[in-house]
Order: sequence, then structure tokens, then C-alpha cells
Amino acid sequence: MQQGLYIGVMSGTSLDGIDIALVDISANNITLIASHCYPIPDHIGSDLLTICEQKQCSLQTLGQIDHQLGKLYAESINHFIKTNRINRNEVIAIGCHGQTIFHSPNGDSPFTMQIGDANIVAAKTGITTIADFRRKDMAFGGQGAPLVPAFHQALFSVADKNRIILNIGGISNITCLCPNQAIIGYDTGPGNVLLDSWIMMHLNEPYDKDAHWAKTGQVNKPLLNELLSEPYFQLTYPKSTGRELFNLRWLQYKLSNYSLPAADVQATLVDLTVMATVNQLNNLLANNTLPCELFVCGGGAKNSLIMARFNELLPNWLVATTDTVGINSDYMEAMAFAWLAYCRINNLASNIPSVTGATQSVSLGVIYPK
Ligand SMILES: Nc1ncnc2c1ncn2[C@@H]1O[C@H](COP(=O)(O)OP(=O)(O)OP(=O)(O)O)[C@@H](O)[C@H]1O
Ligand SMILES: CC(=O)N[C@H]1[C@@H]2OC[C@@H](O2)[C@@H](O)[C@@H]1O[C@H](C)C(=O)O
Repeated sequence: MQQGLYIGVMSGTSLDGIDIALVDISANNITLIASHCYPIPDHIGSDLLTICEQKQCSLQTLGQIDHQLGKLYAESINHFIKTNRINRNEVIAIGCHGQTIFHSPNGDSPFTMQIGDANIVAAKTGITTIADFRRKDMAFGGQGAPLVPAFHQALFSVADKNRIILNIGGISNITCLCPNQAIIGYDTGPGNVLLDSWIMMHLNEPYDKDAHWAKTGQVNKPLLNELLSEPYFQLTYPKSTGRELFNLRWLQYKLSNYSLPAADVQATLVDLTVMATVNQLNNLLANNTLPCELFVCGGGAKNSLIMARFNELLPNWLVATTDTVGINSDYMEAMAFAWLAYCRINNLASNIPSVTGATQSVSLGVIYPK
């Protein structure tokens, strides 16, 4: 077994930055050693947003941005290695998720696209790089997402409690670790993606820090119910989603019969993120008598309004961030991709068929040698 240092790199659906984590991994321990979030330059961020939202671009644009992102990942990793005085020869591999620009897991020709050329990452860092983590799961009939539940299982499983891990990034996903049951995990729907788009449109801010704006508004129940009537929320798992469905166009269409103060819409969007999860949790755990714990990670864990609403709506639960059980809530996903690289290097299965719907468990990711 190749145990030791791995680097995980994640740039998620929020397009808010590139998270990098150095993780020491052995069979029994996963320890975060160093971490940093690098900015995505405005021109690359806005090109990515346009591609994701419009679902189209020229082949030349696609090729160029794949190259630019690969270079940006490599330069960020090299800076990270230098400032943290890491000996690159000691890093066994880099797990680099890439940037999802299109995720379409259903239908006759399912596909998922992550870009950011891993050849460039391996060449410029001199470290073996693993990328393309989702498509093997899809090749075996799975959704290719979410992948983090296997990592959550390795970190959080206990025998006497139900533990739910909720990542609130651009999109939200849950992992339900219930004793003696197959793991359940899927995308519950929007996390911050609509909140970010709405405040950008009205106040030209990238996000609603600590829900300051949302707190000035009132939740509009009819609108909330209308948003929650989106068929995705009623689908049974396995399921996964992205900006392809939950985007500003979707919101504006749903708002066409409403005339509300913009802050009320923001407050309602907070409740959409929360209710989409709470409704699911109530169904999943309806007849379960064990104590329940909800551990939140991702940027949404910093939103005090979101956390307060979970506390209110789940009165008998322990609701906290993953930091309270020793796992950094900002770097959970980057750590997960370091761990997925460790699994790939050691040929360990890393998808969970009960989560993704794949017909078998496989070791995810493609190896790009240094
Ligand atoms: N202090 C804060 N208050 C409110 N929201 C915050 C705060 N800090 C971060 N966020 C939200 O979290 C988002 C970033 O979350 P995160 O980094 O988990 O996303 P991601 O990794 O891109 O997403 P995904 O999990 O979908 O891949 C920001 O866009 C913002 O909306
Ligand atoms: C296709 C894709 O990139 N999906 C992301 C996205 O961001 C959150 C949610 O939607 C999750 O399904 C997934 O990321 C995490 C890392 C995962 O695969 O577990």
C-alpha cells in the first residue's frame, strides 16, 4: 500500500476558488496537514460561468479553457508546495477533480464533463496526477456523482447513531450513514448557487455573507412551495444535478407570476436550500429510532441563517458543522479528492453503488504519470 502524502484539488460548482489540501493518508488515519483556497482569475471565472449557464461554446474556446485551467491548477499547486515547504518527491499523487462544465447523468447518452488538463498538472508539478473521477462510475451505469459519500463513510461512520453529512456548496449533497443500512447519498438540489446568482444580479455581490441580505427579507411561502414543486425534488435516488437545472433562468421562470421585494426572494431561497434537505431527511428517517446528527460542510456551513433554520426544523437532532468533529468544513471536498487519489493508486474501490446506482464498485480516476 502506498500510504503517505496526497494532494487534493477541488474547484466546485460555485466557481468561488480552487481548494487545495495536503493530506496524510494511511489505512486508519486521514489527516489534513495544510490547505489553501486560490482565486480563479475573473476572465477564466466568467468564461466558465458563461459556458455552464449557456451550455455551449466553440471547440476552440473549450480547448483553450481546458488548457488555461490545467495551467492554473498546476501553478496553484506549485505555489502551495512552495509556501508550505512541501518536498514534492514525498507527494505520492495529486487528485484533481477539474471543473464540471456539464453534467447530464440521465437519458440515452449520459455524460459528465470535467475540464482542466491533468497532463499539464502532472507535467508542471512533476507529480503523478489522477483526474476524470466520474466517468468510470457512469460507464457502469452510475450517476458519476456524488462521490464524496465513500469518503464520508471512511471518516464519520459510527455504530449507534444516524449521521448525516450535508455539503452545501453550489449544489447540496447528503450522505446518510445509518447503522446496518446501505449508504444513501445524493444531491438534494441547490445549495448556494441560486443565492449567489440572485445577490449578484441585484447587489453585484458574489455571495450573501452570513445571509445579511436574506435576513432583511421575509420567506414567501407560496413561492417556496412553487420552487419545491420542481420535479427533481420528488425523484427517488440515485440522482444528481447541477447548474444545468438550478440556475438564474430557472429561478426567473418560477418568479414570473410573483412581484416580490428582492430580499424576500433571497430569504425564500435560503429556505429552499434548507427545506429541500429537511423534507428528504424526514422521509429517510421516518421510522428510525436511533439518535440523529447532522454535520454540515461546504460554504453554506458559514451561513448562520441556514444553520439556525436547520436547528429550528430538526429540534431533536444534533446540528453542527463537521469542524466540531475534527474535519475542516471548508476542505472536506479537497480532502476527498486526495483520498480518491489514494484509492486509485492502491486500486481500492471508491464508488458506492447504492449511492450512484453503478452496477459495480470500481476504483475511480485516470492516472496521468509525471
Ligand atoms: N460567510 C459566508 N456566508 C454565507 N455564505 C458563504 C460564506 N462563505 C461561503 N459562502 C457560500 O459558499 C459558497 C462556496 O461554497 P463551496 O466552496 O463549498 O462551493 P463549491 O466547492 O464550489 O461547491 P460544490 O460543493 O457544489 O462543488 C460561496 O459561493 C457562498 O455562496
Ligand atoms: C457533477 C459534479 O461536479 N457534481 C458535484 C456538484 O457539487 C456538489 C454536488 O454537485 C456533488 O454531486 C458533486 O461534487 C462532490 C464533490 C461529489 O461528487 O461528491
